[in-house]
Amino acid sequence: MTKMIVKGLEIGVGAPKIIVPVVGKTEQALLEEIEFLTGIDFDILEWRVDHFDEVADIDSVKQMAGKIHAIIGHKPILFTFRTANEGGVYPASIEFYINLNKQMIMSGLIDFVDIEVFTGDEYVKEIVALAHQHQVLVIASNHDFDKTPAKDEIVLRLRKMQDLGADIPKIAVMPRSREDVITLLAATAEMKDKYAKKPLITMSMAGKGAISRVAGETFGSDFTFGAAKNASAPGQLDVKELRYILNVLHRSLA
Ligand SMILES: O=C1C[C@@](O)(C(=O)O)C[C@@H](O)[C@@H]1O
Repeated sequence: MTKMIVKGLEIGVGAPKIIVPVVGKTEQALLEEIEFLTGIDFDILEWRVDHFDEVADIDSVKQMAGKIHAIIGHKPILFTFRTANEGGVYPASIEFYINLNKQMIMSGLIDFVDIEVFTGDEYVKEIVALAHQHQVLVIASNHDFDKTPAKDEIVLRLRKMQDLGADIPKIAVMPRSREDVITLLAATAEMKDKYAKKPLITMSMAGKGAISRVAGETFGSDFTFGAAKNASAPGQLDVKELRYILNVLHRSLA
């Protein structure tokens, strides 16, 4: 598997890297969240822009991204507009979604962009091509807040993301039972061992799935999402406790 280095962060080796989301609705709320993060040990910042009140105005989004970058740009920044279909909070047209992502890819202010794989193959390929021209890495994603698909289906989706050229395939699914958590972990291990050419992100959500957010080094997820001031999805652990657990597990595996 190819290792990646982004702003000095080595991805694809060792303990999973911690991504922390910020979900503020206003500039002030976002700046408070980011100030808070300056005292915290994490690896990548995710701006969940679908929560931002001014998301419809691309100039405001760029200005806000500039302010975020000025404070925390020494760390990698992931730009995510999560659509309402997959757990986001702002209903948007596909044209809006694609344009927003393209503009931000070209802004020079982000290191990673999240594109949902079910946006459509052609759109995903277009975003990947543009992102790679601008040295932005693409996380292709899929979220099921209702259930956990079968293992083969999870693997198929992750492979599809990889085949479309994404740098990092990601899937988040909701468990209805402990067997579902095992299904997600088994799919992760199968993808990692048989097919993955690139780093992966997988998680089983909510409290039942929280074990999957610490088990990445064993099963094959290279990143995990942790919460600082606010969580962006059910089951995210506190970032300090998360780092502690990841380090404990890393030492036992070393
Ligand atoms: O895709 C993901 C994963 C996530 O849904 C989680 O379950 O931690 C949190 C989101 O902010 C992020 O964009």
